[in-house]
Amino acid sequence: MRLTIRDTKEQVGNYIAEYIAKRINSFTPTPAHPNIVLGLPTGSSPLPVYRRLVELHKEGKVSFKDVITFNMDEYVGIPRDHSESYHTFMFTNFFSLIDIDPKNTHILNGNAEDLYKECEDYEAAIRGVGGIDLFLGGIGADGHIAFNEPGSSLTSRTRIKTLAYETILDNCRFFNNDLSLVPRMALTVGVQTVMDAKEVVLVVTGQNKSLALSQMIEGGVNHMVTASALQTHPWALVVCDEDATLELRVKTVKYFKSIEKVQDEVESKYGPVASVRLGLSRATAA
Ligand SMILES: N[C@@H]1[C@@H](O)[C@H](O)[C@@H](COP(=O)(O)O)O[C@@H]1O
Repeated sequence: MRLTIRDTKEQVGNYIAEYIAKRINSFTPTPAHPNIVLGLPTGSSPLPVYRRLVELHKEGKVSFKDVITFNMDEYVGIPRDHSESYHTFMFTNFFSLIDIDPKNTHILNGNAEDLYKECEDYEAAIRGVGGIDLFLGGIGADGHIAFNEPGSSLTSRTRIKTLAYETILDNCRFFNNDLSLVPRMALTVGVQTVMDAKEVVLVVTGQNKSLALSQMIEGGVNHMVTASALQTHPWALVVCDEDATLELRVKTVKYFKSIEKVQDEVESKYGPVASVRLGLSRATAA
C-alpha cells in the first residue's frame, strides 16, 4: 500500500482526479476488455475529486465516453430521486456534468423488488465487463469501506447491510439532522468486490478520519476496520490530507513521504513509463 499526503482536501482531490484521468487516457482496450471500468463512491470526501474531473473534462483533457462505472452502494428504501439518494448524488455531482453514456453507469437499486437478486446481478454485471480496473473509495469514521461496517466479512460480496449506529449518526447531517429519517439499511459492494479491482484508490480527508486512517494503515488486517483489508491488495493507494494524519505515528508519515520522494527521483531519472516497466511504481504502490 502506498500513502500520499497532500496539504489540503482540494489538493487531494486534484491529485486523485489527475491520477484517474491519466488512467483513462492511457487505457488500452482489448477485445476481452474494451472499456475502462471504474468503481465510484459517494460522500463528501470524493467531492473535490469529482469537481476536478469535471474541470478536466471541460478543459478537454479527459472524456468519459467509453468509461463504465459501478457505484459502491445505495440506501435501501428511499426513492431514487430523493435528494440524499446516491443516484441523485452521482447525477448532480458528476454524471450530468460529463460526457458519460448513462447506460454505462451502474448504481444498485435499493428499491428493487428482490434485493438479493439485485445484488447477485450487480456482481454478474461487474464480471460481465471484465472486472473493475480502478475502484475509488472513501472511508467511514469507523474504518468502513463502502457500507462494509465493522464485523463485515473481508471476503464479502455485494449484499444487503444493516448500518452501524455510528454511520447512521454520521449521515444524520444529510437528513435535516433528524435521526428517524436516516435509512437503516443499504445495498453495498463487499470488501472482496473492492479487493477484486486491479487497483484501489482511497480518499481520506479531515481530522474525523484520522483514527480510522491510523487503524487501517498501522493496525493489523481486521474485520472491525474493513478498509484495513487493503493492506493485502497488490495495488492500493491512499491519498490523505494533513488533517487526516493526526493519529499516525510521525515515523509512518515520514516513511511514506520519503517513499514518494524516492519515487519522484526515479521517475525524473527514468520517466514514469520506464519506472512502471521496471516495476518500481508497482513496488512502491504495493
Ligand atoms: N457509504 C459511504 C461511504 O462510501 C463513505 O466513504 C462514507 C464517508 O463519507 P464522507 O466522505 O462524507 O465522510 O460515507 C458512507 O458511509
